[in-house]
Amino acid sequence: MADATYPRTIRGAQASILYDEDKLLIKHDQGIEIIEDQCIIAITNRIPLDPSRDSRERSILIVKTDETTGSGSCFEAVEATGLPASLEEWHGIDTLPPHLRQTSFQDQLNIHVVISTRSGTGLGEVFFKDVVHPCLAALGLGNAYETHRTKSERTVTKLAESIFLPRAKSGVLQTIIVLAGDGAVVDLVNVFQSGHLKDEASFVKPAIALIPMGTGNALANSAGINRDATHGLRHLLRGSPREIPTFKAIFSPGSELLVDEARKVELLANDGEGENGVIYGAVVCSWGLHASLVGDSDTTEYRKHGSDRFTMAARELLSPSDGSASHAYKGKVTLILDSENERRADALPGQQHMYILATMVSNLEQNLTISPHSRPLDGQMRLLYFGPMPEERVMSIMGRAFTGGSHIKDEAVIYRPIDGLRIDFDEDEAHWRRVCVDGKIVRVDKDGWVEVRMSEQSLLDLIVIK
Ligand SMILES: Nc1ncnc2c1ncn2[C@@H]1O[C@H](COP(=O)(O)OP(=O)(O)OP(=O)(O)O)[C@@H](O)[C@H]1O
Repeated sequence: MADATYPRTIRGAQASILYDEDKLLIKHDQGIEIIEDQCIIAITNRIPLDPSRDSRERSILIVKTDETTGSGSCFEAVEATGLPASLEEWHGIDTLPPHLRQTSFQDQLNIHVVISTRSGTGLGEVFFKDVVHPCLAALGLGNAYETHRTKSERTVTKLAESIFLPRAKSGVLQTIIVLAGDGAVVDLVNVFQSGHLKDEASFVKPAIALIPMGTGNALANSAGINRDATHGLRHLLRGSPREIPTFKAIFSPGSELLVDEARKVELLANDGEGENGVIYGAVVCSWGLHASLVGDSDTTEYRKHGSDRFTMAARELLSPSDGSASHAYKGKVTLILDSENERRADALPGQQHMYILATMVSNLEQNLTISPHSRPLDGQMRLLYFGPMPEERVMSIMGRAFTGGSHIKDEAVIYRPIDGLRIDFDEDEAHWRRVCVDGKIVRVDKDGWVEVRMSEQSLLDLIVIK
């Protein structure tokens, strides 16, 4: 570890170095340089890692803004000596974390990088080239991982079925670095949660490291991964695995998953009991305005607008351009509330609804704090609900959700912990029977239902700083 009495140098030249918690102020011959604290991934022994080097020679690993690269960012390992003790205390690491360390053959560690090529505005590939690979290479891991790129909506599921799940079952430690939004994680969750792993003695949970590249990035934003400017790399180097709590949504027979911008449908996986379909989630299950706007905005055209696509679709739903009124969603919504030895089912009053959302996370987007009481990966499902109301009123409630989460204080909003949710649909038009599970859209059959419950066990971990 560094020694603050050692000569202070940056990139080999003498410098004065001041650290005031939100930035590192460096004065050297060429002038003043500032490294924002939020750009620091970690401080390690000098890169490339070499145990024979003086351990007082350090590298500050940073993600920098760089207009010349495709992603607008680049990685740099800044050589330094004599760094302030407070900076070392905050960011210093002595060794790589276990999930990045090469192990002996018996505990074989597999590191995979999955790049979702259509996430968000499609920056995954360039961000990998500009930042993630250079960072891993600097850590001596340049040849230690396998890279997979998505070619279709099914790629992540296929990878999980053919590589990650079989290896996890045979006891191989795996770290999966995912450059994507919530979609890729949810695909992994679905393969693992339905993998019948209860009796697999040798099963080892893979650890997922998220490099948020999606539109909403709800999981990353809610787990604190996006709080700094290193796009998940700080968590990859300094975090440890924590369970991803998940839920199970069971759908009535005939329910279909909409894919390829709703041009095609797929059958849901069978839940093993009768003809019901099942899909697992880790973020959100919704019906009404939220599900409709996610479904409507999942097109190549809308995706060009980043997260604005959700607001654009919401406006069209609340104030349709054909002049018609916004839709009141018809059905029976029942809250499932478990106590020690009893399962209570409380039907919400009224048959018409607007916003019905069961969430496991605090933030659906970086600034959209839908559930301010949720803590990272706390495993508690919460309901956010309101009934039909005029557009301005909805926009005012959602506006408060975008500015800290005070919308939960609005008298029209129901916000509370729940153990599950059931919806019995009473809609003639299939369009209004769309349910969103973590961004995926399921269309329920006429007179159908969905029931959501917490999963008993979680079979994947997320690498986060606790
Ligand atoms: N090459 C590809 N061809 C077709 N579909 C793809 C391809 N790559 C990824 N996809 C699909 O694109 C979607 C991207 O989802 P992802 O969650 O990663 O990003 P997002 O939807 O922008 O973000 P978020 O879920 O955080 O809002 C997924 O449904 C994924 O299966």
